[in-house]
Amino acid sequence: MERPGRLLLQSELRVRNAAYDVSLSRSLLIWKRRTSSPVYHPFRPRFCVPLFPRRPDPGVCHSVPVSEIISVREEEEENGSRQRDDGSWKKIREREGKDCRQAFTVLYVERCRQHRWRCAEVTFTCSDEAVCQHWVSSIREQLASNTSRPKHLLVYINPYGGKRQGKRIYEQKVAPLFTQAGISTSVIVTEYANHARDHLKMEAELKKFDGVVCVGGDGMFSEIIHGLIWRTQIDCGVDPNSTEEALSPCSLRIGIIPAGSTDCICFASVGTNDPVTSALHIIVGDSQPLDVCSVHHNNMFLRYSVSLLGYGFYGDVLSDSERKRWMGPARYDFSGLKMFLTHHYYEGTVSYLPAKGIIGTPRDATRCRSGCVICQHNGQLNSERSEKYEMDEASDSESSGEWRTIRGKFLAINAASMSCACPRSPKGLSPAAHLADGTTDLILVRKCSRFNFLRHLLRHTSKDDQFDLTFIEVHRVRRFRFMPRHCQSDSDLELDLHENSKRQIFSQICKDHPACGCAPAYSSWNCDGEILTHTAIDVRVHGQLIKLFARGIEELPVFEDLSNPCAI
Ligand SMILES: CCCCCCCCCCCCC/C=C/[C@@H](O)[C@H](COP(=O)(O)O)NC(=O)CCCCCCCCCCCCCCC
Ligand SMILES: Nc1ncnc2c1ncn2[C@@H]1O[C@H](COP(=O)(O)OP(=O)(O)O)[C@@H](O)[C@H]1O
Ligand SMILES: [Ca+2]
Repeated sequence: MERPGRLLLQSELRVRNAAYDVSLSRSLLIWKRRTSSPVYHPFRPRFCVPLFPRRPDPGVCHSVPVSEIISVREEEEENGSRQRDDGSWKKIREREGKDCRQAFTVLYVERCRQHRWRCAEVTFTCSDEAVCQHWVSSIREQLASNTSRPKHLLVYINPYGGKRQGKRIYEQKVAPLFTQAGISTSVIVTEYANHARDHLKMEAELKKFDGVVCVGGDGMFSEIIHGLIWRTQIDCGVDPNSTEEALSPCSLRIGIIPAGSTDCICFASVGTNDPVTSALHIIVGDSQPLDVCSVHHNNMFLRYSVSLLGYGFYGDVLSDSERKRWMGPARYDFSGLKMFLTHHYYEGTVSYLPAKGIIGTPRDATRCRSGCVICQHNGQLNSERSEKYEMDEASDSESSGEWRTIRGKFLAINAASMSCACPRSPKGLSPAAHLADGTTDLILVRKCSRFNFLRHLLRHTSKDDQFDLTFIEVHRVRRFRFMPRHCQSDSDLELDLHENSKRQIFSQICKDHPACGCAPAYSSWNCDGEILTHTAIDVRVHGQLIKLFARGIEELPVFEDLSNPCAI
């Protein structure tokens, strides 16, 4: 609970022609109507921040955390009317009384429905120019003393992702907010796939920036983290391809402006896919650590993943949908339906190291939310573990007996390092997964009937538990391996040659008869929306390797009298 603290400034100012007591402390800006006694609004959450977008209500006490003030703007007087910094004319003087000489406008974060944030503003008028100046400089001083706010950002826009609106979204919705907040930007509109990754790896002068902004989908975000993680390792003298060395965490935060097809990384870390909300989280300098999985094949580095690593169903959906990019985001629904009807299963062996000593399980009712204590606790545990990393590597070996192995036929093998919530599935693939607990949830969907698989899929969109089915297993792990059956041994390989040729003939015949049940031997891995080139993989979680300009999904406000600073 935040209290106003020691007052830095207190004045009587006017808002829309009504007198207000306005006070500023290090933590809060409060404006309380003078003429009537303060009205406690029962539907105002903490800090009286309005729940729904509305114009400031002069009858109610308002307060805004200083950390959520975007900027303060002086209104200039000219010929009896006032002019805004942006040049638009407004007859504030006439409206607010002839004795008003100066005004200033505070832009701040206002919370709306479904975790959306908006930029709201309130204009205060003062009778004395010096008072007005004092207010503006005091608020600016408070904002400047906040060192977590970015001042210079490197922005990458994928003009090709989602509905191809990335450039328009950035220019119309995001850039004006950055300008208002006094953030300078260096913008790169990508010209080809991996442009952003390679620029970050080789060219970008990272010292000049306080963060990187990614305008695009999960695939574009993946490019950014590949560039940033690689560059960080090189700068810190760590071999980025090594399976033995602990990776160095990236210091630059990444902001995601959603402009892709799924945008699950943004949705699962902010609670909504809204460019303005994301821009505001960047401006206020939020920070949310994120786990990253590294994927290797035979000790050769393949890729990183932060959301979904999916073999079988989600791998097949992705491979099929890439050929239908022209359909936009709807390609996933089309390919999803097609792959559901095709109903392929795949044989293989999954081995995993259960996450030990951590709090939380994939079947918990609790969710990863802003300030998550489970992420804090397990994150601490992980950093202690990584200090004695070499010992852990030894205990990671099969000889320690901690590894568990499952052989079988699977419709899907999914590893969700975060909930993977997205508009298609607002609770996600693993609703209780954590953004920064150093683990991933390994979900095994064994071969079952189409009807049962549909039951499982439908539960991603309802309140029912998608894991409460006999053919589903879920384990919280910090490392796992997968080996498709046909890679298992030489004798298997011989058998495989024979079987594969048979299957290839069948798959030719059966391309148009997906219901006949003859399955290909291999699927591919969907790694945050990119196809992996190998099927046999070794995956390990690197706890809190990167940081986002986000704060996790905020709990819905608690209506608590005591937490209302206006009631004090
Ligand atoms: C019957 C309805 C079932 C709905 C089930 C929805 C489950 C959705 C879980 C989505 C998890 C998403 C994980 C994130 C993956 C992204 O990294 C990645 C890349 O994102 P980007 O394009 O922004 O770069 N996106 C994806 O791989 C897309 C996965 C989308 C899967 C959609 C599956 C739809 C299934 C429809 C089945 C229909 C059966 C209907 C039978 C009558
Ligand atoms: N200028 C570009 N032209 C073509 N592809 C690009 C460009 N910039 C990025 N990409 C690639 O586009 C792919 C999809 O990007 P993404 O932003 O995730 O959109 P979507 O969510 O629609 O898949 C990614 O693999 C990324 O590497
Ligand atoms: Ca995690």
